[in-house]
Amino acid sequence: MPEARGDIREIVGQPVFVPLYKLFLVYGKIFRLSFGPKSFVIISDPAYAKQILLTNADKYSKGLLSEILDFVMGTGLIPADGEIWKARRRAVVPALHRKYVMSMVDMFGDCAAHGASATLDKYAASGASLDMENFFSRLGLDIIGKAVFNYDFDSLAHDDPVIQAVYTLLREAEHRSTAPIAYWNIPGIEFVVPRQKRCQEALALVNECLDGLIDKCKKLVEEEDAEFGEEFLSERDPSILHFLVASGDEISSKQLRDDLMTMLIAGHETTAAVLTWTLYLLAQHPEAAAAIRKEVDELLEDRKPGVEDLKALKMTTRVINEAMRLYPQPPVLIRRALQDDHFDQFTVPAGSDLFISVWNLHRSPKLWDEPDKFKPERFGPLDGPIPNEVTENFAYLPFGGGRRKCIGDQFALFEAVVALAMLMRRYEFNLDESKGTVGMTTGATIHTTNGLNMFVRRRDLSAVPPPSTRVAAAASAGYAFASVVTPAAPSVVPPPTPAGGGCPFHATPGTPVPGRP
Ligand code: HEM
Repeated sequence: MPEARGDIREIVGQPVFVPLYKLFLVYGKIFRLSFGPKSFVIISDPAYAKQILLTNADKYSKGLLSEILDFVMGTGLIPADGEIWKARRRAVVPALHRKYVMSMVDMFGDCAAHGASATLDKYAASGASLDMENFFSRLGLDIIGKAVFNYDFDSLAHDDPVIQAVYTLLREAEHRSTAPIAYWNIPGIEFVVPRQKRCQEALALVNECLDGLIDKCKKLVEEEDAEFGEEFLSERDPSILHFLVASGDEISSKQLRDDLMTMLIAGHETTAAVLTWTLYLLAQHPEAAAAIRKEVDELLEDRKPGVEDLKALKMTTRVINEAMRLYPQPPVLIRRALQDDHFDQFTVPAGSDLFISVWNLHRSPKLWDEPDKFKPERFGPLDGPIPNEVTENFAYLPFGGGRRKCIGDQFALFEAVVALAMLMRRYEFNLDESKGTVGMTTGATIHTTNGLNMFVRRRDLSAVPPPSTRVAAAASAGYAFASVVTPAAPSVVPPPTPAGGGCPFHATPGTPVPGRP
């Protein structure tokens, strides 16, 4: 197998997937990269990725990832392997069934509307630029908090110790995922290194909050059992936690906590990063931004997208699909070989750590025409299927593939489509170049280096042409609309969600939203 001699200085200080891309162009679709005693096999080929994720999936574990995430996710779905993973996957997947996700679409719209009134309108009025990466991170946290345990962080309007603790844990998980040594295994480190101490305190706070929510939910389910017998889909608490508690599985509170923490982390920063990079791309491609606005103006005007609108928001969806190609979250998938495996003439021995570089697959000049260019039309007619690992034969892995594929893919795509459609309808976004380049850094997802600072302006909707003339304009916009649907419901601006937030077990008065978390 080709051996790439890595100079650690080339990797330190830049997002790891960037040097891996340069090495891929030199060494090809499979190569070994060694740093001192550490060695990784880098995979950048769709057939090999399919073999690891699908056909030979039982020969691989999460390896390094489980070790890194153990402190925060325990035996949650992402780090779990073997029988525990099988049992939890069987239990958790039904909680994200399409029907259930559909019932959340309204909540996505409420959260986006609340973000608009709590934050964007204020920045639009003041004329100051806003870090949209921070905004999307908070929007993602509010949405996932409600979906997973019916808890209103309301991080868009205020801050509290639990929100800060969640961010401390996220940053620690990301730091560990890029650290050259497993410093967290050094005995007693949490007593001497201040960051480790803060991490332990944050973990204790979030765990206590989650335990409180689990207890509250269990009590509610008992009451409902008394009231409704076998019925476990609750109008009082439509969360994933309620589904898991009420579905009657014998499950320990520790396992439930690991599941919740996994979904909180997996479903938060990923979607936030997708929206961040989508908006970044749209700022540089005004023609695509205009095409989304035409679609939204025609279909929704000022109402929240409903379930029935999702299929029709084709251009909005396609732009997000293309943004996920250019900025995959996470950019690298990690596996460990449990047995020897063979890739053409090369053998990967048991015990090897593998990185499937999704970044390389998504930007491979062998797989994509002008791979670095933003071209939403590359996936074919808007009426065609939504691209995924199957339609693109593992050259496109926005949500992974095979049996460890993301369980929140539909949830996340609907969330991103609803949020983007609503924001593009109401606002124009322009980069604040005085804040420097956006830049990329990596943790579990791709972050900006300096924030996505943007000027936010309310759109002048009086200038939007009436529907009849818009259809003709859309046809000449460069992006073809497959169909233009007339709004079925009257235009209604949703009322902002009342401010809530603060863990009920650690309630503190709200404080204004600060800068980057
Ligand atoms: C745009 C947003 C999202 C992206 C890009 C994304 C991406 C991914 C990817 C690539 C994987 C596969 C990881 C691997 O093979 O190693 C994954 C797994 C997973 N995702 Fe997501 N995800 C997103 C949103 C969500 C949401 C909203 C949830 C939960 C509500 C979620 C829960 C999970 C879980 C539990 C797994 C592990 C599944 C398993 O191993 O069985 N994700 N995600």
